[in-house]
Amino acid sequence: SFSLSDGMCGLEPTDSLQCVTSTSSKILVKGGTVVNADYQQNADVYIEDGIIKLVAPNLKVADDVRIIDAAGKFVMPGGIDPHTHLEMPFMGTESADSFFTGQAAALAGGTTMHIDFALPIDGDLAAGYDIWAKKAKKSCMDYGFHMAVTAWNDKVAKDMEILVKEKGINSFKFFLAYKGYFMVTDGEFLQGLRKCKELGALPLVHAENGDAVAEGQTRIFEQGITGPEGHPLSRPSVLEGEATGRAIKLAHFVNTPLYVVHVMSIDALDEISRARAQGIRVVGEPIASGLALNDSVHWHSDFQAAAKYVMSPPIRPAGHDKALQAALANGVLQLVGTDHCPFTSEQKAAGKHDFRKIPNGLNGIEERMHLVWDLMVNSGKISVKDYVRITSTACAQIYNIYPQKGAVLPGSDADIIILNPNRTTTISAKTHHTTIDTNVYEGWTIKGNIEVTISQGKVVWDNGQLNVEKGAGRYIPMPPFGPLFDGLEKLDAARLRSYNPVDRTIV
Ligand SMILES: C[C@@H](CNC(N)=O)C(=O)O
Ligand SMILES: [Zn+2]
Ligand SMILES: [Zn+2]
Ligand SMILES: [Zn+2]
Repeated sequence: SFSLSDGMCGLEPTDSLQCVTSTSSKILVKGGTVVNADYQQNADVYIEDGIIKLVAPNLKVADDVRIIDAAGKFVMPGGIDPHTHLEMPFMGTESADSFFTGQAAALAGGTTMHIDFALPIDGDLAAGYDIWAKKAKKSCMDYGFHMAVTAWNDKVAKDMEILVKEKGINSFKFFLAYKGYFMVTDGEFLQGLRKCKELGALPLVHAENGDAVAEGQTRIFEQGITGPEGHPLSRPSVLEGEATGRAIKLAHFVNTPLYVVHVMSIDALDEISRARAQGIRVVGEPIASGLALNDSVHWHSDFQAAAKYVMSPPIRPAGHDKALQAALANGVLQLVGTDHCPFTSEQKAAGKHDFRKIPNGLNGIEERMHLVWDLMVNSGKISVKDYVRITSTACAQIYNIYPQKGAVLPGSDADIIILNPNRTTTISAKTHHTTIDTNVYEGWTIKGNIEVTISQGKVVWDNGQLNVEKGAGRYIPMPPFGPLFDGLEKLDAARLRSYNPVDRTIV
């Protein structure tokens, strides 16, 4: 307990300094600018047993506390990545990062929690959950699961109920693309939406028209375009816009909120913007690659150099990236993911003579926090508080784990990053921790460097040194939403609430 009357540090209770008695090795992050989504202050952060205990100026601590000097730096909630695929079996192979390697890379890049997509095994959700739980045993970082729904029957409905009520899952992803793999029909999607509403779970959608994509792929390939450039040509943004609009309308018909994953285009963004203007509850998640890159990369003469960018929906022509950044700045889009689903050059070579066989997916889990800082804060588009909101707090609120996650507040998990705005970061496959030989952000230099990452109250990244422990990662159950989906309501309320520095509560 913390009291000013303990006399341990010889300070009178009236002193402006706060005194903390400490009996074991703890951490004090000193002298930084602490930034939450709705409040910024110069303060110290005291951490004990993995939990943030105090956020206040001028804390004095006993001498067995580790002090980290954060003067001139930003002290923020660790990033939360809402969209990853570790160890994911896909297109005849498996994404190259394990739960351990992908999470180590994330910690090195300032992300301290991710939500991975558990996939059903032959349509069996319960079996899929068990497989993912096993994969995650090697975790070194906290994580949650979404569950994908790739078919519909009574067992799927039953399993969804069990996963929500007993396994800490509160979101389900429906693919309107990947015909013959994951794609569900509109009828199945409707059933899923209705079940999500009944359970208080958030439906997520991969919005591309899968029938049209299949037709486009055949047509482009048969015209003799077999290289990576065939990928974006075969699934233009109009197909993403069509499916996004359709998904929003079906969710509105069921009257349930909808979360659109990897929003990659103006076409999709316009559908989301129009729906939100009508008061329909839609969340839009752009990802690092859609914000940072344009589709010229697919025309690179070297197959490997082009194939590393192949993901779905495709990276779009220049202009879409800027529109996505603007929408993120003005609140039409709410948070940033990565869709981290990396494949090595060898794996990508499966599509050497047929772009339809290039495993879809690219890296991002390690780069997101630096890229968003560069694209959105350094450019002046958003404030540091907004940066915290879109990289961490909004995700925690949408998935109903705020303020355990997504805040530097007394009582929150001690997942914290220290960013030095005056140091640069250069991204390269030569230095990254992701286990693939390429990096889609190769050579990108950013003004700003996340020097320290604290996860579960331990320093796991310290100026270039990773110090992670396999098995230390925890599964974070995500509770279902009340009938009003209060998780989404909190998102807006948080922008209005003020932080009371005196008794350190959010009023
Ligand atoms: C299959 C998975 C990752 N791959 C991708 N987005 O290209 C997804 O569609 O989100
Ligand atoms: Zn004292
Ligand atoms: Zn997807
Ligand atoms: Zn994905």
